[in-house]
Formats: sequence, structure tokens, C-alpha cells
Amino acid sequence: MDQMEIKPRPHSLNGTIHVPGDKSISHRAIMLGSLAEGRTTVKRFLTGEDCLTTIKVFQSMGVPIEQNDDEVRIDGKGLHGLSESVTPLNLGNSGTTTRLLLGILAGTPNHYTLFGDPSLSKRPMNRVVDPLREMGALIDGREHGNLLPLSIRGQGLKPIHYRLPVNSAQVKSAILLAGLFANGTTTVMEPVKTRDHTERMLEAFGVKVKREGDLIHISGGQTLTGVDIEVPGDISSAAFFMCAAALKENSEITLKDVGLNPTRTGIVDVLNNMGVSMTINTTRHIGDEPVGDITVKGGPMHGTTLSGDLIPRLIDELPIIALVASRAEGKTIIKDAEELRYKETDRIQAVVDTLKQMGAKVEATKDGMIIEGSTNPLNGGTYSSYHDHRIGMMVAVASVVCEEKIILDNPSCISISYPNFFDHLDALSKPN
Ligand SMILES: O=C(O)C1=C[C@@H](OP(=O)(O)O)[C@@H](O)[C@H](O)C1
Ligand SMILES: C=C(OP(=O)(O)O)C(=O)O
Repeated sequence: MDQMEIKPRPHSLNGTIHVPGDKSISHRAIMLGSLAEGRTTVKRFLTGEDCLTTIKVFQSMGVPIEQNDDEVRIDGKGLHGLSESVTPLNLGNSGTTTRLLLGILAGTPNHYTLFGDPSLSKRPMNRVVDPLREMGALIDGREHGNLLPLSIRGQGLKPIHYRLPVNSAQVKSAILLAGLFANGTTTVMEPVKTRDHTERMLEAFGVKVKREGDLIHISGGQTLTGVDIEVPGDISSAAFFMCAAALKENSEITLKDVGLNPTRTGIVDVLNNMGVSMTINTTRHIGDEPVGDITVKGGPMHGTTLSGDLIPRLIDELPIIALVASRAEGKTIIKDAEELRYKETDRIQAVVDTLKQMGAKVEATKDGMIIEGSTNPLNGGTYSSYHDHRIGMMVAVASVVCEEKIILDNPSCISISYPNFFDHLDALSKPN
């Protein structure tokens, strides 16, 4: 079995790194670039498995895409230029690719079959299938179209006015992308704001997106024009090292050129609330996305409560935040985060079981967890990544506060979002 030994890291973390490009933005660059007229270039593209899946899927629908390391060139086929794929589309492990793609295929009058790996095949798709059917797409699959494999036949769509029943940027984006193909104006209402990279990038491609309070309107039939995109560093990847540094006394690390879109910076707010010493410097905008440098120092921390509107702003960071909370003084309560149960694995259960095995005091609740912090050393041993990149990275970061070695099962899943994660961990935690 794929296993890795991770030795305890007794040294503080010091140094400067550039985390890889943002996963959400990299996916969207390929998708919008494929639907655009003309050429799109992408710099600092995330070469993680999920984003490579997005490239492969669009290539198999006839889009010329050339990838050289983290630079990508897409010769867009226009809104109606995707061809039928001879083979079923393999979505691997990527929820974002699957759900956003369904939005695009809903308006493409071809037939497609979509399948994924065992984890993706358990994740609910009815959250996008229901509104897309309402717009006119024909979709079927296991559990009446809730689970992959799915087949979809797109056609001319009618616009809808849709209130998001879950706080999900993937669902919002799928509907907005389908809205490009509808004969009229589609409106999405999001009661709680989620990441808005789709809206920002559509505007960069020349599409008019009207935002009015919690409503987002998009009119069908607009042309996307190819652009040059530079992807900011992924704050969800940066979070692992922000937390690693926070956990270890005398650490001081800087993460350069990280995306600071306010719909993604919940991690900064939480670490601030926990008393972590940090400086954030917004240095520039790349396109419409703010970018800057984050410096974090290690030291004592205290517990906090995470709930409500904050949750979508740090949804993917909750596993690593839970590890930090297990080392903070007092209690941390995470609630309103039931969505964690529908990720690559049930992340509430996976985090609670892992932290318990490490010796932490933590209990799962229906929509989150309650963590009682302590500074006792964590237990080493053999841990599962649950085939979930974010759980795997959480376990690896625990090595900075663990006095025994850790064996991590299936560490290779980490390349889903952070292919050079261990190089960065080694670089930051080497002896000074
Ligand atoms: O839109 C996106 O790029 C993403 C949205 C979030 O999922 P949900 O929309 O399901 O919350 C997040 O967890 C995922 O990693 C990426
Ligand atoms: C949930 C995630 O991704 P996706 O939904 O795209 O699989 C993630 O990256 O943590």
C-alpha cells in the first residue's frame, strides 16, 4: 500500500514560499477559456490532479489546450463549439469539475456520460441536477440522477430564478454557466455569500454579471472573449502552512502572492480570533482578484466559535483549523458546517476520528465538532488520509507538534490540490 513515514519536526518553521495556484480559479480558467472566442493563456495554473482532470475533459470535447508545467494555452471554441466525446468523461476525484461542467453541458445539445472515482461517485449531484432539469436539461443516473455515473443531453435552456438551498459556490456556478445558454436572464439568490471567482472571471471574459444584494443575474447568449489570466496562490493550500507556523513556537513564515478574495479569507479571521500573530499585505490585483503576502508567527492560541456566514469562507480549511484548535487553550466550537460531510470523505467524521487517535479531546456533532484544546504531545502511529487530500495534509502538519513518527496511508492523494506539499513542508521545517 502507498504509505509514507513522517518524522517528528522538532524545529520551528521559518522561510518564504509561493504556494501553488488557486484550484477554484484554475478550473474556471480552463472552462471559460474553452467557451471563449480566441486564445486564453493561463500562468501559475495549478497542476494538481483535479485541474489536470478539467484539462483532459475539455480536450476530449475538442478544445485545443496545451499545458506546459504551470502555463496553459487554450484556443477557445466559443459558447457553442464543444463536440461530443466518443468516450465517457472521467471526472476523477473532482467535485468542482463535475458540477460546473454539468452547468455547461446542460446548454450544449450533445449527449455525454460522466463518471468518477469511488469518492466522487458517492457525492450528491442532485443539488445541480435539480435546477438544471428545471432549466430544461435531460439528466439521468443512479438514484434518479443524484449519483455518478450520469448521462446528460443538453438543449436550449429556459432561464430560472433560483434560491440556493445549500451554501455552495459549485451550485451557484453551475447555474450561472447554464444561464449563459438560456434565452433570457437567469437569477441566483445566495442567502450566504460563497466564493465568487466565477462571477469575477466571467466579467474578465467580457460577460455582464449584475450583482444586486444577494441576487446575481446573468443573461444568456453573451460572448466570452479570450484573456490572459494569472492565477493567485491558493489560500486553501496556504492555510496548511499558516496553521503549521501558528502551532509551533518561534516560527515565522511568509507566503507570497496568495489570493485574498474576501470570500476566501475566513482562515485569516479565525487565526486572528485565536490570537495568532499575523500580517497581511495586499500587494496587487491580478485581474479582479486581490493578492498579497501573509506572514504568520507561532505562539499560544485560544479557542473560538466558527459558525454562520464564516463557514463558506473557510469550508476547505476546517480540517486544519480543527487540528490547530486541538492545541489551543479552551474550547472551539464549529457549527453550521454539515456540508463537510459531503466532501471527498465525511470530513467531520474523518477529522474527529483522526484527532481522537492523536489523543485530542473532540466530539462530532451533526453539523460540526466541539474541540477541547490541550498542549499535551500528540500520539504518533498509522493514520489514514481517507483518500482525501485535505485530511492527508492535516495529518502531515500534525508532525510539527508530534514527538513520535507518523505513518500516513495513501499520501499520494495530496497531489489532488498540492503536488509539492512535502517539498514545502520540508523547506519550512528544516533546522535553521
Ligand atoms: O467552487 C469551488 O471551486 C469550490 C467550492 C467549494 O465547494 P461547495 O460549492 O460544494 O461548497 C469547495 O469546497 C471546493 O473545494 C471548491
Ligand atoms: C472539496 C474539495 O474539492 P471538490 O469539491 O472540487 O472535490 C476540496 O478541494 O477540498
